[in-house]
Amino acid sequence: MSANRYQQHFTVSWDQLHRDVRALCHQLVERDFKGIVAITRGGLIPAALIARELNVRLIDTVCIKSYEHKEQGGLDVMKGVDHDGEGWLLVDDLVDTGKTARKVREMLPKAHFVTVYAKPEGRPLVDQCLTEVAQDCWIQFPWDMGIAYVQPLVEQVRKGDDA
Ligand SMILES: O=P(O)(O)OC[C@H]1O[C@H](OP(=O)(O)OP(=O)(O)O)[C@H](O)[C@@H]1O
Ligand SMILES: O=c1[nH]c(=O)c2nc[nH]c2[nH]1
Ligand SMILES: [Mg+2]
Repeated sequence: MSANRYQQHFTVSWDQLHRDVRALCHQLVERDFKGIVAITRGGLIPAALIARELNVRLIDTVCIKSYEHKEQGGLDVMKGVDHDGEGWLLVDDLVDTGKTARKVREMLPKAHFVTVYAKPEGRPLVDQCLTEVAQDCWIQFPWDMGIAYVQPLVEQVRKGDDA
């Protein structure tokens, strides 16, 4: 699917991500999990933060790729797990079209599946999420960004006047 279906951006800072994951953990703290399965790569950092909050030490991965930046391609599953997910917490950063989630759900049908962010098409595939955003919104994660110089406003405006 093409990148131009995204009309808006939702930028998430490290602080925001940490606060959001902790808020998600408040909804999970009463449950007991055997371990966590992180869906790489996006699920790795949320999974590490959740593991710390819930005091979980056993962490496995499902390694799967769907996107090349904003372009969605075919699903490439590089590693699965040898159980059906019963008693396990399954974690990804987000669910968008739900293509990745659908595949991983087939692999671990009994896991409790959470994402930090969700878009409407994918939302029914996860058991819990923290924040829902519009389908046409691209979520910019902190690991995909860097700090860059920004021109003073007056210079940006003068340049606009010259044009
Ligand atoms: O609901 P979908 O439309 O399937 O999209 C969601 C998936 O896309 C991203 O992974 P990506 O394939 O970009 O790999 P990454 O986690 O390694 O960045 C994201 O981390 C989810 O796993
Ligand atoms: O960084 C990302 N932001 C998104 O909104 C998204 N949707 C699918 N894959 C994604 N990756
Ligand atoms: Mg991913």
